[in-house]
Amino acid sequence: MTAGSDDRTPVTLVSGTLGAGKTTLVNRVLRNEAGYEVAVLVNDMGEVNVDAQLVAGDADGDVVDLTNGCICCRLNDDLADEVVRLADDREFDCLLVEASGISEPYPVAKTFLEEDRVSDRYRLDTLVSVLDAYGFWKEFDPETNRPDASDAGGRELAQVLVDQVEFCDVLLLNKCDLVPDDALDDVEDVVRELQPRAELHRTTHADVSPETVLDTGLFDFDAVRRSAGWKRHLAERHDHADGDHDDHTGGDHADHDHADGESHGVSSFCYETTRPFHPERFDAWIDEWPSGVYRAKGFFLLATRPETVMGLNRAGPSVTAGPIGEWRAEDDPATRLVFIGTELDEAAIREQLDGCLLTDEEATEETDAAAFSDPFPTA
Ligand SMILES: Nc1nc2c(ncn2[C@@H]2O[C@H](COP(=O)(O)OP(=O)(O)OP(=O)(O)O)[C@@H](O)[C@H]2O)c(=O)[nH]1
Repeated sequence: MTAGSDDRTPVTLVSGTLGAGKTTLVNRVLRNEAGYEVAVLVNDMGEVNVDAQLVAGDADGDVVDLTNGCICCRLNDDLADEVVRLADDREFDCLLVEASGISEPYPVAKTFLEEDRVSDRYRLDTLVSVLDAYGFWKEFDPETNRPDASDAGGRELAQVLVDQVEFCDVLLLNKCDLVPDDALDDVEDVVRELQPRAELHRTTHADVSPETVLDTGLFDFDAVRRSAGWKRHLAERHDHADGDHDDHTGGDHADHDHADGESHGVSSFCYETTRPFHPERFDAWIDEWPSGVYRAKGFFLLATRPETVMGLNRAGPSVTAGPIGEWRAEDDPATRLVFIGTELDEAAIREQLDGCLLTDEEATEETDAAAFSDPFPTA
């Protein structure tokens, strides 16, 4: 391993805004481990961790998921338990942790640095931040040199984004295919102001080699300690040390202890059903799209394609919906869609989606799937 005689397992922490391309990066690394045996821990804030299901190596038991919360807040203790259990149970060369899109990197890193039972086994090696260059380009407000954020949830998310950029060793400027070159130069200039030290790569579908993010030896705790973000984080911890919120991290991070299903002003819910969607009604609903939903992802059943796993993936302004595989005999076919946003009207969205399902009449056995026209793409 890179760090001299240190035989602890190197850890790569992948952060990045919602939909920036973290799962894409994790899948890329798992598909080409370049001789490394990699274990993956995936955190998602929805009650169903569709990210874990979307990560390639799941079938081999490579992937551990931490669900329904954000590892920087309510799942911090679980993170420590899980990584210790992993190290006791399995042999692997590197641990890759995919944080949820709303996780602050500092508290997650702190678990690896300061919890003895964790730091005995692991060494924080590389902090990777995946930045959605397209979203950044669209949202950035050059007047304030901060991402545009007019509401409270937006401000919190904007701070998380700045933290993710400031606190990294490797920065992937991802989704470059969606941004013109001159605008990319502007984005890179701004990012460089926030983050002069990190290795920066312009990527499309996170196309870097595993060596770029695994066992690099790039993490530099002294540089981190000097950073404004780390100091602010410590100051916040101090402010809340005798806090009125009794969160399980012992006062740390108390302002981010959340009401059920809400983190950093962002809420989520999962829509689940075994009744298939009517293709035209669901397609029209995707075109309309409810306000307040920033991120949506998961699988759905379509009346016309009972054998097919249909995927929905929406990140900011871009959406894809189409076939991603076939249901296997051991699967439990169902629609599982996670919605994430700052002002979600969950009841209204559930009602709209219910209205897109086949009615009892449409679902009768006599109904022939071929009777529906299907505007979704094939393969
Ligand atoms: N055009 C384009 N799309 C991309 C690129 N990278 C990822 N995507 C797509 O963006 C969507 C979100 O990618 P993910 O890898 O799931 O993003 P994520 O950061 O894991 O998302 P969360 O875990 O929900 O925060 C998917 O539909 C990807 O296929 C890219 O470079 N260009």
